[in-house]
Amino acid sequence: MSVRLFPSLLAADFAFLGDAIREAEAGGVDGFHLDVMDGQFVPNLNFGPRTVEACRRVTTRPLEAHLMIVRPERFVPDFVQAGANRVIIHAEATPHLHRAVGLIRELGAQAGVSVNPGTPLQVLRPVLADLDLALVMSVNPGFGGQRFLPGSLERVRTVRRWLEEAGRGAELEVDGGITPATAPGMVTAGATVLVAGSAVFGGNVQRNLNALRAALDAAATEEFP
Ligand SMILES: O=C(CO)[C@H](O)[C@H](O)COP(=O)(O)O
Ligand SMILES: [Co+2]
Repeated sequence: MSVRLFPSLLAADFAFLGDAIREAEAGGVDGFHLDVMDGQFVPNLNFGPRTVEACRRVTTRPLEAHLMIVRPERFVPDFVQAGANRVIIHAEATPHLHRAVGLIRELGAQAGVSVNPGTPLQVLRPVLADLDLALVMSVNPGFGGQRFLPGSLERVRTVRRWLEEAGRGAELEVDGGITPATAPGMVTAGATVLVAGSAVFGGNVQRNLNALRAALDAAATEEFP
């Protein structure tokens, strides 16, 4: 199974972030997803670059910063400097999407662009050739623990088709409401990176990761008996 798991630390206990990271690492996760919120682009506030830098000190795994902030280009250098290997910005958050993607790559990080569930996917097309990752949100951003929106499956299929047509090896990520029940459908639709917060850090991390992997393995076996 080639899908990569990037747990979202949004659902971890912030008083013990280092422990949460080490526990997930022991469970074999591929990297960590760090949700940054500004109270404007989304109706919630969360951490900034200093927390990314603190996480960087306790893991060598890739870190991706999911910037749910308006005009993210203002803070891209801070997040790259803090140690984010990949910076994901929202297409809705800046009138200068192309420039912002270029900035991320110039600074030596991977560039990702995310789209909210209500945003036409077409906004991705002009920047698709420059992306390392496209993120299809499967909940409205701002909070963890929400229910996955089933319409996301068709959206993932569409972006997968565009990436194939463009001959791009970019990753296709889904974020929000990913559980053992919803993860297999997303992978079948074409996702290569899964973000899961509450389904990893809500309860026993090893057991949760095993359940996610078991669901993905079972689905893969059904597809290719
Ligand atoms: O970007 C996000 C919210 O805006 C989070 O990454 C996402 O919601 C993960 O949490 P969960 O798996 O609990 O849905
Ligand atoms: Co996120």
